[in-house]
Amino acid sequence: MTLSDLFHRQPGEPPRRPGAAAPAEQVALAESLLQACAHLLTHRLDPDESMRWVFDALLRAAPRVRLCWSWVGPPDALRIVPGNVCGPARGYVDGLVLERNQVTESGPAFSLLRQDQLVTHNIRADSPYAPWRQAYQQHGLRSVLGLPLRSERSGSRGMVVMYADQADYFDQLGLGMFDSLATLLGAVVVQADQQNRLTREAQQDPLTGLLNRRSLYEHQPPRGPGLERCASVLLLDLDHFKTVNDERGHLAGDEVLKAVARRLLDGVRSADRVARWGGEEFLVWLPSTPLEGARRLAESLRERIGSVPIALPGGEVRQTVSIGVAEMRPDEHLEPAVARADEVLYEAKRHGRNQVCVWRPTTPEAAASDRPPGTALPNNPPDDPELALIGKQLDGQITRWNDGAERLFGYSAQEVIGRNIALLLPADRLNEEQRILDRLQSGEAIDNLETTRLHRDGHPIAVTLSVTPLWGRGGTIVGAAKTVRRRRGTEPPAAPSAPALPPVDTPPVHLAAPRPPAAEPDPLQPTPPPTP
Ligand SMILES: Nc1nc2c(ncn2[C@@H]2O[C@H](COP(=O)(O)OP(=O)(O)OP(=O)(O)O)[C@@H](O)[C@H]2O)c(=O)[nH]1
Repeated sequence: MTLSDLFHRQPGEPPRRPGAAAPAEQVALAESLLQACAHLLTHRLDPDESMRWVFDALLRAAPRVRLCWSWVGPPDALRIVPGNVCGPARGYVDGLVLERNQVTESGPAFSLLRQDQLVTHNIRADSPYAPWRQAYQQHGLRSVLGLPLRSERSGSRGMVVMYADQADYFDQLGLGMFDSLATLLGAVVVQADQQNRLTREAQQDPLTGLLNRRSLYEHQPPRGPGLERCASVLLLDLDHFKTVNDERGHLAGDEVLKAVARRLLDGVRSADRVARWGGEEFLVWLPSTPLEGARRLAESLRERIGSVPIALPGGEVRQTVSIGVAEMRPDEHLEPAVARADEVLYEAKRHGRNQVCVWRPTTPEAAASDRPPGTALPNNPPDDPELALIGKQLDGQITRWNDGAERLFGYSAQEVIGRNIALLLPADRLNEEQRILDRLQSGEAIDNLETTRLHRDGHPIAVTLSVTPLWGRGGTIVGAAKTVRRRRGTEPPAAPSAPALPPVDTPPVHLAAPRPPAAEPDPLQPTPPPTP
């Protein structure tokens, strides 16, 4: 095939008469468009970027082309607004909106929507351009080429329209290359459709249509000193939702989740973001919202969801929610704020559900250091010679001393990743402590639970733990355990493993030994804290 064939071949037609344009211009245009195509193949540009890339290549190689624009939309569109406008005569389409009417129907844009064939017109002579002839001439436009684009998959139609400052320019250059270009750009449109659909699917929860967890993480705005100062998060969990599933069936449960999602969307501002966080958990991210405003909104959402029953085919359901509220610090991202909201959500559940709990630092020290409550727990070996000796044996590897396994629940999961935690077992609560440790194990929240029991006079007095929560994004360890249990079967992100404890005199007791699956009632519900 010769270069001339390339330009003048029309599918299904014999080769056309070669145009009058200089071969050098044809070569330059062919090279430029081929390079643009190669770029599209090797770079993941979005459709608009792809169009503009091709237009730039075309305008560089063919200076007589003064203007290009494109449009993609439904075949029955009532208006066409030129997009991706490029070229020195772009002023011609500034603010141009083509409404479908008797005059525009016969114009080039709407005729391209009707037919699937490339069109060329000489503006001076051809009648469809009569209404616009003067404007065209003001911008030095003499001929036009319209390329139809079609996305078979979605049924979208589209067009690329180019204008040159010379009559018959495109005919003279030859139409074969432009026909191939139309095919290529049509493929770009198809790809764009597919990409948009995949992006939508990847960002949305299919049941509720809300954002999913990943897309919320991806779309959080940049944080840091001097940027967005006050933002807050609400973590919502439906109360006793299992009962709805058990008594009304899973489909009814799904309808309740959808209704709650709608009520959440109706109750927030357009700048707020609502995501389905997990099974029956939702996250609302509130930009520019300090803690008190977030608490008020949480109360109104709780009211909006719980006060009006949800109508279902088999009879209505009243669904309440518990909500944890936390403010994001200026320099922090979503994750730690969600962990704090999760901590207080757990409190809201413990205190009877259908309520809002707000995370605030619990001690003056914690408030002063602006750290989560767990970090205010004892950090030094107690004043006991034997325990001090243990601490010495362990050569400072114990990073936290706790006065009981129950206190572990106060830690955020992130805090204990890679930590060695020593638990001091109160003699009167040995069994209770053991039970709590068993629960943590059976909830699969903790990896690498190496425990070493320390005895005095034949009685255990302390357990050292090397703890690595599996689910770094959970809030408290219990929250993490609950999350992991819900998602059992999914692969949680790997957490860094904790350094092993050095051996001590007494034989290690591995609580991680195989155990039967957790039995009902919920093995992860912690017992109430010890009475002082
Ligand atoms: N129908 C339906 N149920 C779901 C979906 N995702 C999670 N669930 C259910 O949500 C329920 C969550 O139960 P639990 O974690 O025990 O919590 P709960 O019953 O709401 O109790 P509290 O949170 O303690 O008030 C389980 O029955 C899950 O099967 C879903 O997409 N559709």
